[in-house]
Amino acid sequence: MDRIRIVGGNELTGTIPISGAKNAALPLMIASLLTDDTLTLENVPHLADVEQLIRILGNHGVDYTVNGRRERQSEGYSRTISFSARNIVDTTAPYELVSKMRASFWVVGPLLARMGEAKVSLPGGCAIGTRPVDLFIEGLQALGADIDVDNGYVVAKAKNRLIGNRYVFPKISVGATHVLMMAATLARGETVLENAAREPEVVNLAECLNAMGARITGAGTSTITIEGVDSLSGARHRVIPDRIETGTYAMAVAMTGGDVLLEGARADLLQGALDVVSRTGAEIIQTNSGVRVMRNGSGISPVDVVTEPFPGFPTDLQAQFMGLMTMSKGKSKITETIFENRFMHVQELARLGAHITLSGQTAIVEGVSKLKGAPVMATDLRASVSLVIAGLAAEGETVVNRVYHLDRGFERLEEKLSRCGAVIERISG
Ligand SMILES: CC(=O)N[C@H]1[C@@H](OP(=O)(O)OP(=O)(O)OC[C@H]2O[C@@H](n3ccc(=O)[nH]c3=O)[C@H](O)[C@@H]2O)O[C@H](CO)[C@@H](O)[C@@H]1O
Ligand SMILES: C=C(OP(=O)(O)O)C(=O)O
Repeated sequence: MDRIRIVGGNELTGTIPISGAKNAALPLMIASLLTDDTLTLENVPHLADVEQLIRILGNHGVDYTVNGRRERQSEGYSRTISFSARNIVDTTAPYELVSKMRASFWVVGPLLARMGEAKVSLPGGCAIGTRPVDLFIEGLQALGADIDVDNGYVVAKAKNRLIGNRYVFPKISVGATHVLMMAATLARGETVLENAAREPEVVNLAECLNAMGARITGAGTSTITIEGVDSLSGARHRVIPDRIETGTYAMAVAMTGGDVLLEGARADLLQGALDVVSRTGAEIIQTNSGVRVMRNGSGISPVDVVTEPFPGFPTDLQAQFMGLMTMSKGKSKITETIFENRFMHVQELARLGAHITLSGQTAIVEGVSKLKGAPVMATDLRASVSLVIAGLAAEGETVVNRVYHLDRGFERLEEKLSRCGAVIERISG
């Protein structure tokens, strides 16, 4: 199992190219199931989750080419991948494939809308909470689907096409918004989704679906209206830059000090989070080529945060922000409201000397003047990168074990950071 070894203490200076967003690329890839034409996606990151979804889509009969070729490539940061779901050969997504990744469950929407049936294993993904699928089931039922949950599978049928309806999400869900929006594109009549997720990834998906011939308005607001059409065509569409990767590196620079251009990043995709990082003492500016983050020797100011759906502070940056706060000049409160078990990084950060106490869904972080390197274990995707950030600022050597979590969501992390002066390497095996 690969590990990452870091020798902390260096400032970060240089340029980090920001990759296409994992959480935008995955639903966009799944949208290829909605058409028998070719969907070409630009700026797809090279990540374990993308590779896994290619396998899952392949099981349904989706063919693909990468930069115009059949084989997968590993060079370069972004790839153009064309997906062609001309013939759906199987409407079952088996446990062995779906259990590895939460987003793979989302195939349920397009398969049901296009084929009238889908049998999809209950999903896996980061172990950060119970993560039920009740909203997907309830929402698809509102569109007329018959749904049973049987032997760990969601079995959905809509023999006479889905029917548009109004559905009010009782709780905001990014994944259920993606799925109902995709399903409603091929439903008969109009669907109105209320209390929908407003995340940039939802907007990116809606724009792609509209380029494919869908009729969606309101994405990015809490009410999305979808006028169903008979079929969708192919399109060419670009994956937005990864706002979580952007925020992660911004927090790394805020912690180590230095001056880094996050090339290709868009501040508008995470303004709330960047404002928080500025309040800790970093300077952040949007330039023509990306987002520039600077911090000189001044101390890190403590800031309280509460995670919220977009445009609030993202839960996917909570662990990284906690890493930053471990070295602040005071006490900060970090409250997690999205997932009930997303504090597994706390005990690992403590190995580096962090002072954190938990009280329900709130972590109280007492900043310390220095962290000291130690062996630590990655427990989930964003928790792992919080340990990397802390390791970059800690004195001496930190070894992060179970790096496969990181590989799900951070493209060439060691390469990007070492080019900015960090001492970081992957130890294979
Ligand atoms: C691949 C991807 O894009 N993953 C992101 C997506 O996950 P994901 O789409 O799984 O997250 P949701 O927005 O659905 O989850 C939000 C909350 O709703 C709950 N819920 C969700 C569905 C449901 O049927 N019932 C229910 O109770 C969840 O348990 C959670 O407490 O949004 C999360 C919240 O921004 C991010 O942390 C994940 O990185
Ligand atoms: C939690 C995440 O991913 P997933 O929803 O796939 O588990 C994440 O991207 O931080």
